[in-house]
Amino acid sequence: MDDYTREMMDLKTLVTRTLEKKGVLAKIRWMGGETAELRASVFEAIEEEDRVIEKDEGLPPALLGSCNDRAKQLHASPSGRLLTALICEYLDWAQLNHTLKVYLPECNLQKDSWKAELKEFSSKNGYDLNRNGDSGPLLLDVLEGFLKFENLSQGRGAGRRVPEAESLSNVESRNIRMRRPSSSSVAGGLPPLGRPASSLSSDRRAGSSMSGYRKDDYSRRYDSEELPEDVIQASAALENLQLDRKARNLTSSWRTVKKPQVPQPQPIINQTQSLLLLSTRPLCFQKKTTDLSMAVLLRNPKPITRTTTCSIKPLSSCISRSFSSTTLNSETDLKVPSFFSCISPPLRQEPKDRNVQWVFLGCPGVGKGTYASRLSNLLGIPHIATGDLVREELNSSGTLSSQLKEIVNQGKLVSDEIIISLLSKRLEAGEAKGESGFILDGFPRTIRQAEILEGVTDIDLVVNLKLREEALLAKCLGRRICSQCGGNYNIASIDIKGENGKPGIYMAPLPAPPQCVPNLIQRADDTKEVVKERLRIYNEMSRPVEDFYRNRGKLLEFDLPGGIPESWPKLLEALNLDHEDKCTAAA
Ligand SMILES: Nc1ncnc2c1ncn2[C@@H]1O[C@H](COP(=O)(O)OP(=O)(O)O)[C@@H](O)[C@H]1O
Repeated sequence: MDDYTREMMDLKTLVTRTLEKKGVLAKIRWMGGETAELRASVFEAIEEEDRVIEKDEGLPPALLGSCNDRAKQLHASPSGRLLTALICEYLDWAQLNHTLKVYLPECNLQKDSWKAELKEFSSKNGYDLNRNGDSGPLLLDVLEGFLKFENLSQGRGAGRRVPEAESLSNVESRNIRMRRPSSSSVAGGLPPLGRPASSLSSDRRAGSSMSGYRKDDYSRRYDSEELPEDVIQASAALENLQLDRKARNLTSSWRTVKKPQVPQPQPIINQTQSLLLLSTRPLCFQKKTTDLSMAVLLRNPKPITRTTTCSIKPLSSCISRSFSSTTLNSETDLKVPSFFSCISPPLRQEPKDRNVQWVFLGCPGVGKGTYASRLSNLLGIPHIATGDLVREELNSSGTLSSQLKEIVNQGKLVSDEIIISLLSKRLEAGEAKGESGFILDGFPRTIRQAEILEGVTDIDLVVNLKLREEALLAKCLGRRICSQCGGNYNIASIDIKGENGKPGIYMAPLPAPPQCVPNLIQRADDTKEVVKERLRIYNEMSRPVEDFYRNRGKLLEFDLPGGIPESWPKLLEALNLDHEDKCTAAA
């Protein structure tokens, strides 16, 4: 029985046991056919088990609630959590209780965590949580605020009308237009938004009436010149989401809305705000440049003056600064980096104005180093391998050395702090020598590292090298390095037969030249046990990085067809490097 089947069986047993314990199973059998109740009860039971299981490390992870990688990634960001909370608040408001019950466990969220999230958001933005009276969901306010802004910006757009499709789907905009004259009863539009106060439970009022700032006279004020406070707040909230999405390079229809002329922002805002405002903040939000805006969604908003923006700083310092804590000795003391603090126009140069910025991903032993260094020679761009940086540090007499040795020799990942620090130092040294562009190998290896990198510069392309797992182990075990020249060789002869539709693969050994033979050494982490651990960690920590770039349309998948003679020309082809390059480089 595989792990998945075993976990599912455990899950079923637990759910059945809990339902039986609560008498729900008997009730359902007796009633017959109450499927909604069954579903709700099942999820309630799972939630309950999750709470118990959180404390029980012996139980299988499937019982801790599941959540796909994309949602997990979203929940890791403040705007993602806020979005989820807004959805929960809407479901709660609309009394879609079953949906909410399904949604929470599927997102792996505690029952009331969304209320806390909204409470925090509201208190930071000065919303009144305890307002009574008719109210719609906060999500609707945000949407309406945005539509109002959009309408204004169209009006200001020097006669250019933004096409419907750029901002909202036709259906949505039709609905909105129909709804605008009155927020309560327009035939064909959305149903009335207000809810009779009598239907509000006291719990509901206390828990989620933060959306009460949506006023009934919204439509009356809609056409007035002055923007109402609530609209500014809702718009700012939405803009925060938009900026966060933008910073994470997600596509969004509203990003294409033409921006009005942007005057200089007010001086009271922090650096991050100012940098983003300079490039993206639309005119109507200039009215509200105080604490309500982006701070809530930024991870480390440090109040500093605008004169200290790092637009002239090099990438190296931006990467290290984007990591707020650089205390190398404290592995446990990871702080969240202010990803955005160094975004500035010079770092975001167009690819045509600078050398390529590529990343090589792939399992241990796949050949990232081999192909990245060949391309580096071919294109005259530095090959930066964080594994090499770690090994250099490990072999030095520095204070980190013994700490690193222990981590690396167990096949574990070095902390983000240490890696960022080593990488920044390397980039700094390169910049001092006039280097430009890079081929990164072994970085980023975690989603967090990918986010940090994305926060400071644009990656043009990510090459994901792939090879069958059997070959990976053999390649790591056969790897030899010349301790004098650093050359990489391999004594393994790999010949794996094709099976189940997978092609066979043959990789000839890569012998060292005679002068290197006496100096050949094996990496201490290239033992069977450690390689297996490195592969496990790759699958757990680095595989999601592939998705990270896949979702951004930057991932080039490359299945190695064999050894260097077969793979190198094919890789060049995949990279659109012409034949002349292939011949020169293959030599
Ligand atoms: N980006 C990174 N993040 C964390 N640890 C890293 C990173 N890059 C390298 N390391 C550490 O250095 C070791 C060797 O890296 P590397 O030579 O790239 O190995 P591999 O052959 O496993 O790809 C890794 O096992 C890990 O401990």
